[in-house]
Amino acid sequence: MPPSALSKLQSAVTQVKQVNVLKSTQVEDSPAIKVCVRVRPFIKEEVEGQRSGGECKLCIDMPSETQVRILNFDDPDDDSRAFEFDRCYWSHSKDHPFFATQETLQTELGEIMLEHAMNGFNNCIFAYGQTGSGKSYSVLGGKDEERGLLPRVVEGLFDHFAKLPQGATYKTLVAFMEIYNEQIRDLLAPADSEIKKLEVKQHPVLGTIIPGLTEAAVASCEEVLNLVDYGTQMRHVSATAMNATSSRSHCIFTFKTSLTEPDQPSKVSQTHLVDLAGSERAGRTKATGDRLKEGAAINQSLSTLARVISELAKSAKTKKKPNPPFRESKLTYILKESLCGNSKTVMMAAISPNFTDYDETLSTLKFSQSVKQVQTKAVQNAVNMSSVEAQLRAELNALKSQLQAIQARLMRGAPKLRDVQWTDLDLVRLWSFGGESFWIQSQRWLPPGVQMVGAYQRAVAF
Ligand SMILES: Nc1ncnc2c1ncn2[C@@H]1O[C@H](COP(=O)(O)OP(=O)(O)OP(=O)(O)O)[C@@H](O)[C@H]1O
Repeated sequence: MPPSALSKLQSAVTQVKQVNVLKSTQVEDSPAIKVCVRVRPFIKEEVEGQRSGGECKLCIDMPSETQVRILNFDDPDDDSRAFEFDRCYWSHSKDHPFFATQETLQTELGEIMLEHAMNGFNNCIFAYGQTGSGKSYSVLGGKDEERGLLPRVVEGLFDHFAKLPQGATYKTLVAFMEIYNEQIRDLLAPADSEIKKLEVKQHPVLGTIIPGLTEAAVASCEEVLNLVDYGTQMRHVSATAMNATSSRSHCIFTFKTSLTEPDQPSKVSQTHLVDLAGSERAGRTKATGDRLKEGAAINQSLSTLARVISELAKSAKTKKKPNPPFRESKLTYILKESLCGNSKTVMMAAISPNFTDYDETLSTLKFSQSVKQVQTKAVQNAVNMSSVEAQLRAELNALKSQLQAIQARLMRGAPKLRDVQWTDLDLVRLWSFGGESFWIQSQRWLPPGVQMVGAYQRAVAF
């Protein structure tokens, strides 16, 4: 088939697919990414001296709920290490006036994310910090009262659904993946299934997509939590000198909701909860072999994240169009929308309380400062189904006429096509793009002896 005709047909088919996508409405003012900091307690390994060379001394101070300082022991009045954030959580000791539990995080962050999701806004929360600083604890947590944001948000989601008025309908899809050594792994794939090579793609309308990633339709909190347990067991975790159960991958849990209440536009949203792998220095983790290779991949993607943030922060100041290197790592490519697009995003910076981690804490807090300057463009994804249906019908009719016009033009040029050398693949394309009636008509001008069925079999076998 002549390439120009083929590309027109392809673009017509693509357009038909695209009109099925629901467009966003109502743009919000560009909100900055919200940045929170959380300081964890001393852990057993620190107290017992197995981590950080056996020294244990508190070097963090939280003068208010929005300020954090790293103490300079040589000069207690030095204020140059003081930082201001949207919220600071003290989880180091219970006797502190700003002591924050897992429940506090749910009330202040989780509930707001749920409210956004119910109102059709995309959300993202990502936990950042050095290895062993408390990222997984904040996102996934432990049992009962130690449950982290993820299980609490999922519980809250189904609580919201249970309170919906009569006649309201909802759908939820969940996905769970990790990025390990720069490869995306589907954490919900059956354990014995063939490992699929997953790639991130940019769709002109859908934005970031990962074809082939499992998206499980779920109907209850219990179902989701079972999937999370399953996925967590599939994740790469190892012991390092800095953390007995160190996550060796970035892990992204996503839920998509679609909510329709009677006589109201439908609201669709996507929420990411991200537990990043720890930023680390090979020397301190005493990594060798596979651990060292993992560490290099983690550092490479985190340094790309830092460059993306620095570029976005710079452009927020200069108002120049940014050119961040999103494609240089899977992590930044997947989180592109959350970092500068349609999303309300929160960063949770996890820090260690110990003075032996001073350098890493300082670098986490400096990085967090730059994230604070980055703005996203959150948009309410509210859709009026009846007007969308009318719009889809009109667009479909327009595309049908375009297709007929292309077919007619091709028919007029048919005699010339007798001289074309048809490959099996051309014939299969002709079949799939032109449709059956077009194929039957085109038999008249194809060279004698061309057999569609044979061509199809050969192309597939090939
Ligand atoms: N707020 C907290 N309260 C009690 N324990 C905590 C808290 N935060 C972290 N911990 C404990 O500190 C240890 C390290 O935390 P965690 O595994 O969450 O670190 P991480 O930053 O995810 O590390 P990595 O990057 O290596 O995976 C764990 O034993 C965890 O239970």
